Amino acid sequence: MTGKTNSSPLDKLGLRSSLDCALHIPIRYEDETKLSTIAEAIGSFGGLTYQVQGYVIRQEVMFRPRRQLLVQIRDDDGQELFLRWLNFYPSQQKQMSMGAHLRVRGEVRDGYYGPEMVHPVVKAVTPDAPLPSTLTPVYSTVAGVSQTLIRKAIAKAIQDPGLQISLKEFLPNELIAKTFPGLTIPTLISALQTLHQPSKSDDLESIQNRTHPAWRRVQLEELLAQQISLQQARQKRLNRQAVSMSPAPLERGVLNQFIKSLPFDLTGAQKKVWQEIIQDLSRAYPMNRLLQGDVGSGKTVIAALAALHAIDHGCQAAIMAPTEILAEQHYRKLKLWLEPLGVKIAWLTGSLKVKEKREAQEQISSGGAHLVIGTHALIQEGVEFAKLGFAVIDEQHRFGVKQRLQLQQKIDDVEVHCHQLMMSATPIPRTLAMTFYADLEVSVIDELPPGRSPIVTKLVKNERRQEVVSGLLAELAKGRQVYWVCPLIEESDTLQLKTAVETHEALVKALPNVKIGLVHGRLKSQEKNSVMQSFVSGDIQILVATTVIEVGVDVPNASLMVIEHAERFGYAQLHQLRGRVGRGSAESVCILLYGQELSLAAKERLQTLKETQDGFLIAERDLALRGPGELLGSKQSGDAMLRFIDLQKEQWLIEKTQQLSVALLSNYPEIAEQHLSRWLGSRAEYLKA
Ligand SMILES: Nc1ncnc2c1ncn2[C@@H]1O[C@H](COP(=O)(O)OP(=O)(O)OP(=O)(O)O)[C@@H](O)[C@H]1O
Repeated sequence: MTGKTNSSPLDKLGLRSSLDCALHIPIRYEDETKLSTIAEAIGSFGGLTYQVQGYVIRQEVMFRPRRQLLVQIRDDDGQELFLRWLNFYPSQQKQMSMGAHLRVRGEVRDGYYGPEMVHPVVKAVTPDAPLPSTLTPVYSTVAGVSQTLIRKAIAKAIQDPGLQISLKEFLPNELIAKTFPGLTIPTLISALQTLHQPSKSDDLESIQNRTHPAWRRVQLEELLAQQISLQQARQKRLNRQAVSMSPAPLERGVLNQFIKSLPFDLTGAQKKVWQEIIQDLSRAYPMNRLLQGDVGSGKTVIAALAALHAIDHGCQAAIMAPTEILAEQHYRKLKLWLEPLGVKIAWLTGSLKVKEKREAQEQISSGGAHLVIGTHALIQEGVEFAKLGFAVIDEQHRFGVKQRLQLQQKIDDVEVHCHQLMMSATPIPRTLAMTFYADLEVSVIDELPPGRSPIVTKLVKNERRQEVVSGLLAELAKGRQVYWVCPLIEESDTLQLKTAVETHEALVKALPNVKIGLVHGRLKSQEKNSVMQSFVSGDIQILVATTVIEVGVDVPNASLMVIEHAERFGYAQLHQLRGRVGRGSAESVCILLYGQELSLAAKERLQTLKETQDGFLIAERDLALRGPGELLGSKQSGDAMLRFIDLQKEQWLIEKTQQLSVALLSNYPEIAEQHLSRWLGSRAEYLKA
């Protein structure tokens, strides 16, 4: 790794080494390579920036209409220009004293005194001071770190001989030529030099829009590091030993018994996915599979089948969900399905009393519990499984970075490894699957159970909410149930809670004969469970809820959902929320109530939701709009590894880089290693989350 820059203000920007500096790529450039005459600058008046020079012939502090500094310069042609500052320091007055020679950059406009530049950039230089030969970079920065400081530090860093050595070309020429036939791929150091200091002849447009070969190299570099690390992780897994599945202690044929006991037949997609999983479970190395399926596609039954298979083969199974409501749902469902088959299920969440927790832990460590369901309490200290063979991580991207690291640690710490199944109801666009999820096997349930009618989505202005309230009665009269989702209030649980309570009160008042429940995150888990249970059993007809019901809640009799201030929710959230209805055979409706002023983006979002129920399409839109962070669930993790690439635009580069990393790992493994450690440097922890 390259040396420290010793420049503490830069720490504020996270620039600790020469490589960090070199990778802090400008956000734009200024052209100081040209000098114009004052006459040319005055002649244009077109909002363009000009650089001119001349001697100060007047300097005055004016007091009307307010205090300001007025300076006048004259160039060699005798043309004059005013410079004006509304705020100024004594040091500026000194710099621009009478007779000083100034080089100034700014826009010329028609001012009170004549043509003027307001707040131009000024340098005191001799008339023949050379002009820079390269464009001037402008960097993103923070308070206390000036452009001058950062420019100097970065210019020094990219000339640093240590950096030049450490960035020498690793990649074999013939491999690059074979992967990118006919394309120019500059070396990394020259690419960085171009990006920091493009020359006049470089194509500025392609640098700005990131299609220049220099950008291609930087993007290739980061993608390659990511692909190598993912493939290494995969290789490491294939070399690991999986828990062996011994023959059954439960009654044989228990799987068939379970399938027969279900009130439905598995869909073709469920059967296909089940086959993929069962093959994985018989392998000597641990499974790491992502099960994707749109909302309501029937993932839970697959998790139950796989858990039962593991249990049937002498192992324990675990299901971990990111929220207590979701975990509780799984618990109830699996209890219903599996307990009649002799499966003993333990329940473990953070909110259990100490004694209950201890009991659960005891059942888990003694092997008394075959299946454990809970929240991240499952991976906390004190939980020792007797023989964990299979674990489901539901909605993995909703767990925090810390919990994901903890889980990884648990997985790494053991000698024999359990099979893992991640489940996600958020479809993952192809580009994301190829990058962040490339170390996983992926199964997709691409078919909904039969008999589902599409959800009709309606956009309704908030002013017409009274009509919506009246409409609820018609739905309730049919024996159906309703969700009423309260608006999302960014950063404020308390406000969200307040609106939920108020909405609940208003509905109770408006509909006195209807049983209306309220659920939100602040309720104690017992209260939460009891409200949810009353809704599941039909005792509650309308459930007023905050976003706690976003994932996983499954009440097929609910056929109407009202989402207030729908414009405040993102694509994925709306899709997930809406997925709580349309889970039975009844026709379902989702009403998106919206406030007065809709931004263009919000309008487009609601319109898309109205027009499609296709989770993949919605996820693609989400990715285009917000980048991968939202879909991956954590800004700090994988997202940070891909800073330079726009996954939407660069799919071709992802494919090429994947080929390149496979070739490197099989033919030049030591180069692959060098590349990875050079790129990651001190950021290696990103890989683990
Ligand atoms: N093959 C099937 N035929 C009919 N109904 C099914 C089938 N598979 C599952 N179901 C039912 O469909 C509903 C949705 O299933 P499940 O809760 O497993 O969906 P999911 O994929 O987990 O959805 P979400 O991510 O939205 O929670 C449940 O009521 C479940 O019992």
